[in-house]
Amino acid sequence: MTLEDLYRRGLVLLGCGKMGSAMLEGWMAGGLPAGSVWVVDPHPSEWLCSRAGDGVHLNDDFPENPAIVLLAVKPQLMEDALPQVARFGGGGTLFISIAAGKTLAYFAGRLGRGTPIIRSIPNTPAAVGRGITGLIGNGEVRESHLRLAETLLSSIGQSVRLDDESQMDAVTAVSGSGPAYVFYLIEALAAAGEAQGLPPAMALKLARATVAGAGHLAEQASEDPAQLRVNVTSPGGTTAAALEVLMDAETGFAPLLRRAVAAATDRGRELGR
Ligand SMILES: NC(=O)C1=CN([C@@H]2O[C@H](COP(=O)(O)OP(=O)(O)OC[C@H]3O[C@@H](n4cnc5c(N)ncnc54)[C@H](O)[C@@H]3O)[C@@H](O)[C@H]2O)C=CC1
Ligand SMILES: O=C(O)[C@@H]1CCC=N1
Repeated sequence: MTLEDLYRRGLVLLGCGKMGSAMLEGWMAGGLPAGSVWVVDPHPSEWLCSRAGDGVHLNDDFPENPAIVLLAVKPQLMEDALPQVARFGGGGTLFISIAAGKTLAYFAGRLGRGTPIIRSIPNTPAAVGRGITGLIGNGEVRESHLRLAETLLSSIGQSVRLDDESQMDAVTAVSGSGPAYVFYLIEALAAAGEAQGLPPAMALKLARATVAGAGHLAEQASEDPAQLRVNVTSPGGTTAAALEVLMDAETGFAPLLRRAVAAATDRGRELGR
């Protein structure tokens, strides 16, 4: 299956809220024709309605034999939503789920054993082409399916193939939910600046640019993040004073994030039940 097949046969999105829209926005910016996209969503956003004006089929009759169906509803609503596309199960159509927790076995049970299904977890920086998606396929998924999924995902960022489905809840907790932790870091850093007397707008500008700039440097630099941290830290200077607080073995960042990521991983497992 190739990109040309996708353009010709069509891509169906079951649900197109925050994450589905972030992906669709990236794909359309990358050249996916509006006329190749079918979206089912009972509560379309203004953005989605405007894409319908560009030619996206919104709550329209489905194409006869879509190349891909993307499952992008909340895990809790999957059971009710899935019957709308179940008839495409059985072989010819590749299903890609982005739902947290929902397992390959869950989908195979509802779409039929012969159905190629990829379970994936993207993240919202996909909207600006800077996402990362973890993915793994069931036994029906061929190398050509995975390559097509990766080609599609490459227009919204990077991707990683998992070794085993059991890694997916941890991937969800690190990169799927991760942008929210980083946005909260920006909020908290700005609030801390305000507490030291900075005007709110200036504190937010400093915090946002610092996190974005550090992220960009971490991606571009040949040094690892630990060395980049050392590069900022003058002995006996200001950074060392802050890191003494942040790197405390009991109350610092590392044990806090370990607990947060464990909570997210556990919740992913619960959503899968
Ligand atoms: N938001 C994020 O950062 C990420 C979300 N995900 C996964 O993506 C999925 C969607 O999450 P969000 O986009 O955040 O949620 P959302 O609530 O923004 O979007 C879900 C969409 O599904 C629609 N919907 C509800 N019932 C439907 C039905 N029966 N048929 C068709 N559409 C229906 C809703 O109207 C809504 O627009 C979830 O399964 C979540 O686990 C995965 C990775 C990251
Ligand atoms: O919060 C959630 O459950 C979804 C999955 C990863 C990001 N958002």
